[in-house]
Amino acid sequence: MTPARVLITRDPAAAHELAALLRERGHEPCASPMLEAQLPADPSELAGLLDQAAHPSGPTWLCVTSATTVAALDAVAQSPDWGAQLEAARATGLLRVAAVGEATARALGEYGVGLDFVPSRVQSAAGMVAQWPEHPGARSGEDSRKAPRASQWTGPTPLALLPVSALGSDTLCQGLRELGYDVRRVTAYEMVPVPAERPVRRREPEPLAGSATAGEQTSEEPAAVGPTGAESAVEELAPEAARAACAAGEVAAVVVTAPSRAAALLDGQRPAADVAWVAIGEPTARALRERGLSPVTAARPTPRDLADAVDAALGTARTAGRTTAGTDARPTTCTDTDQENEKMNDDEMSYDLVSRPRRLRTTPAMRRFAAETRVTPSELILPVFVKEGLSEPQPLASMPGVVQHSMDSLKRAAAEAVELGLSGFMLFGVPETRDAVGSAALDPEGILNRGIRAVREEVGDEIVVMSDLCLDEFTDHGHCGVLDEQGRVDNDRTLEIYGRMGVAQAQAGAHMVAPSGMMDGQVGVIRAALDAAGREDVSILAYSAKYSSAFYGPFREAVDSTLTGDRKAYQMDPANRREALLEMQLDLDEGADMVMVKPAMSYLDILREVADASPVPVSAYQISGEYAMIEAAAANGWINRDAAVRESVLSIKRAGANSILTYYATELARWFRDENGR
Ligand SMILES: NCc1[nH]cc(CCC(=O)O)c1CC(=O)O
Repeated sequence: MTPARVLITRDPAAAHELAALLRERGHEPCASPMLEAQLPADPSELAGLLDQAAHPSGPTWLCVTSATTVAALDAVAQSPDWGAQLEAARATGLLRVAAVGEATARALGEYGVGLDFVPSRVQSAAGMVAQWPEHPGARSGEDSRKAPRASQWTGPTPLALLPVSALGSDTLCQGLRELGYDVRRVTAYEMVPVPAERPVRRREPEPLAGSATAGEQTSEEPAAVGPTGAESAVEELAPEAARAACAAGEVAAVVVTAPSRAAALLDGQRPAADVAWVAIGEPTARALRERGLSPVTAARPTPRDLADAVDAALGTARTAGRTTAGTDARPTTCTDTDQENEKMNDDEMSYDLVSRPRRLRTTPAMRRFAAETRVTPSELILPVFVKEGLSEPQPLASMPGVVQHSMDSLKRAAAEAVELGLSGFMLFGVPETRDAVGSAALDPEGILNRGIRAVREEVGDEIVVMSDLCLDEFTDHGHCGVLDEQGRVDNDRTLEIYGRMGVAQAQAGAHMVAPSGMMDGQVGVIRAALDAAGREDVSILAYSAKYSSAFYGPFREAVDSTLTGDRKAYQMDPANRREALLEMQLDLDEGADMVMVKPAMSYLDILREVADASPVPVSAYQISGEYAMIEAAAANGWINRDAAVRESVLSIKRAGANSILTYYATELARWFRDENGR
């Protein structure tokens, strides 16, 4: 069999590693870069940026995203010593230098420039942002959540200098702005068809991640090592020869390494039908599809994955070529085995599937149409903390974006909840002083009762005002009930206090009280106390299946909890399922108007069972630890925050919740409103 000729749209030096692999697999590689880097017509701006880095007037980062950028800096530098000058600036502590990956770092190293940051996980613009070593704080008007460490930054606004390719994606620029930098972005070079008028430098390794490829490659590759022996040299095609080879079908396959190179190779001509196409990543694949081709996309932009994709594409091309009989211009030797393969492939291609569920997943509109579950603001309840003695809301370190409210900010939050159409507002009080029996819980002037009153005055009956009915925020030992002589939580003495607490909350204005202490008989005792006080109108949301969970951690900070030990003697064991149904039944028998499962995410199975069995509406509580996990992972760049927030709440609804308590309630309601407004 004659070896298949494979064209790589790269400089031969950069294509070296892939070429060697292709040769190993019996192919014959050739290379043509099609594009090369060209300096800007007016290099003074780039030279100025380099000067600014060498003489920083305040904290400054120089962020370099390709080895080509380093070559461009070298080309425009006023002094050959520019590397040493940057090093001198670094020594003052004002300048720091970041590189997107190892190859860029090496290129800087050749000029003697040391590095302060190279992302270790994903070597791309997004990877840099995700692991960026400092967060100076978002500037006013921007979402402070995106800069969780904002309060720790005190100095002047630091500067980030970004010499980038003309087509470079905005990811780094945007990301650094959100972290709080003043970003100065200057074009270092542009990619133009070979030969460039003002080449940065011939024979440079491929520009790398986040540079000329417009978001194409997602990871930096090691710089190619140039070939040494003649036998390993990669044949280079001039751009016109490469275009002609594609048009005439003189190559069996083409590996395209950037959308711009696809354009340079293909625009203005039709490639032969039997050429197989390989794309380095999705943007390049899209560029090829737009030109009527069906590329195989490499799993990752590495030489090995590209070589695998070439093999896959050649296999596909052979089959496709023969199935459209007569159009295959290439001579093929057809053995019996080949015919067998062909038959198998034919069968595969004509699977007669009656059901293709993917049909309902084709477009956003189709998916919206087919969605079984939706969440609306009227299903969301916002839990809020009000703390005695605060004049300003106070952020919570373990729940970025959530605060302990002052009385004023509490009222504003309540008004916002009304405006956004939430169904309820669940209040927790954080008192200044605590005692053994939680007296402040019964005091009409206690912080929780005052908060309820203030919120009721603000919102009237526009949303349901709910209050946490539990003693843990009010006792000096932090347990949900009072203790007996042996230090155990005394169920029945606690019930008596709960009854009075329910009445105090009803008199303060709560529409609904939510006993969360998991004392036996609590719903019945509270119902009786409310009725005896003439408050048959006040309803009870029972925390029926409340588990003893490690995920309450951040809540303890939110209520300044004093608890030592745990609540395993009253909250449910995470191992149990039947018990949840028993607790629900007892609460229903005692007069619960609604029941709740808590936490949500680790107990979606329980939620489903309770939802299936309950004759009354079911709530679920996405608790503090569930919130904190999403925030922490998102802050590290490990998950997409907004998508994770949506998915988490949607799953709770899907599992059967009629309403959801979540610290994301206002934010979600705002998203829904904006989306419906469109
Ligand atoms: N008053 C008890 C109570 N009510 C709500 C929560 C937890 C809420 C959360 O973690 O978000 C707790 C804490 C606990 O049981 O330890």
